[in-house]
Amino acid sequence: MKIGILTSGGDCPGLNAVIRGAVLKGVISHDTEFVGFRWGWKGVVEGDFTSITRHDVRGLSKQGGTILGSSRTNPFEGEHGGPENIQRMLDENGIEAIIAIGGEGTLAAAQRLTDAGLRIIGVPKTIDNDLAATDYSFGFETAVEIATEAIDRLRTTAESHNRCMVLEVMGRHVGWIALHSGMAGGAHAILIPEQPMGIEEICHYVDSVRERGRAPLIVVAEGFKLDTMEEAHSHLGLDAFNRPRLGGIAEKLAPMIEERTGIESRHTVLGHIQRGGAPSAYDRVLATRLGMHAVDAAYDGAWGSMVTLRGTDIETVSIAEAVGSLNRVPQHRYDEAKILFG
Ligand SMILES: Nc1ncnc2c1ncn2[C@@H]1O[C@H](COP(=O)(O)OP(=O)(O)O)[C@@H](O)[C@H]1O
Ligand SMILES: O=P(O)(O)OC[C@H]1O[C@](O)(COP(=O)(O)O)[C@@H](O)[C@@H]1O
Ligand SMILES: [Mg+2]
Repeated sequence: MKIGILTSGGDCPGLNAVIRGAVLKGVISHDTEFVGFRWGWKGVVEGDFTSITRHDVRGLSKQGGTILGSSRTNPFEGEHGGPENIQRMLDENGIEAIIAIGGEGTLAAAQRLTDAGLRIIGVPKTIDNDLAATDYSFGFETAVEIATEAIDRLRTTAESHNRCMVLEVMGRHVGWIALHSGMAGGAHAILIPEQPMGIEEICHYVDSVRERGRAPLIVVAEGFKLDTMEEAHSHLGLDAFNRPRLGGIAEKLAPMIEERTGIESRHTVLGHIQRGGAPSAYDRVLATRLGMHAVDAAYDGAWGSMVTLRGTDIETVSIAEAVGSLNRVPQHRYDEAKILFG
């Protein structure tokens, strides 16, 4: 079989490990031939691909980013987009299946293309951990490690100056990175998109920390809304998919806290540092296994399915199930963390 691989959406540590896992499994067990589409769905629409051999994936599991490049191209748009054009391009080049590595957007596109008859297997990718139907996705654990290290570092400088620190982490719709890094780093409040909060409550936690003689540290996900806000804070325009580019909520909160509590406050936006660099060992293993199982799913003809982590096993679910809803932080997980606030 000749399989085309693509990586699409925001990049994520572990994408290359998936590619390596898929290629090694395919070459060793099935004599598969691989090509890689450049820049996500863009390469599919434009017929822009290159062969990937076993030699090409040597040492790739520890390499951040994606050797194939990524984009937020919609495969249904443009002169050469849409299922008929794509199928024609695949037939002309003898490509029998696609492994699409992406988040909920990429997989929604994969789902629509599968419905139109294309042979696609999905692999879940997200540092946000917002995909349903998988316990975790690779990239998330690495991002949490990076955010936790940032918290540890911010705490020492905060204590030296008796300041309040507000750290902004990624998380467009869900607050998993904030929740896990905040718990790991002992944050005094964790603010997430699922749980709008008033500035008074935030300042109450800050005050109580200061009363104990400590320097308050708050972790906020970029998608967090104060209870007075209708939409998440955005002043950076739109992304390629016409969604507001988030970021800046920490910069907004720090002066509000300073004004109300009198504590000198600073903000830090961790940004794309969370997405760059080498994946953790856990993420390398998870990504490698997902890649290997995606190839098996292709040989099983399980078109329209996504490989997924269930407990410690890799299984398959329908992509439809994966994109049907978001994996939000449940109330009981937030309540559990909230005991430690202040
Ligand atoms: N329902 C959809 N139909 C077709 N294409 C979609 C759909 N949803 C998202 N996409 C495409 O997939 C791209 C990747 O989605 P995005 O949410 O940016 O990344 P991720 O795959 O990481 O979630 C989007 O920019 C868009 O072009
Ligand atoms: O700066 P970019 O590439 O537009 O991406 C920012 C977004 O990408 C993410 O890191 C991941 O989002 P996706 O999985 O949808 O690509 C979000 O947390 C963040 O809002
Ligand atoms: Mg997305």
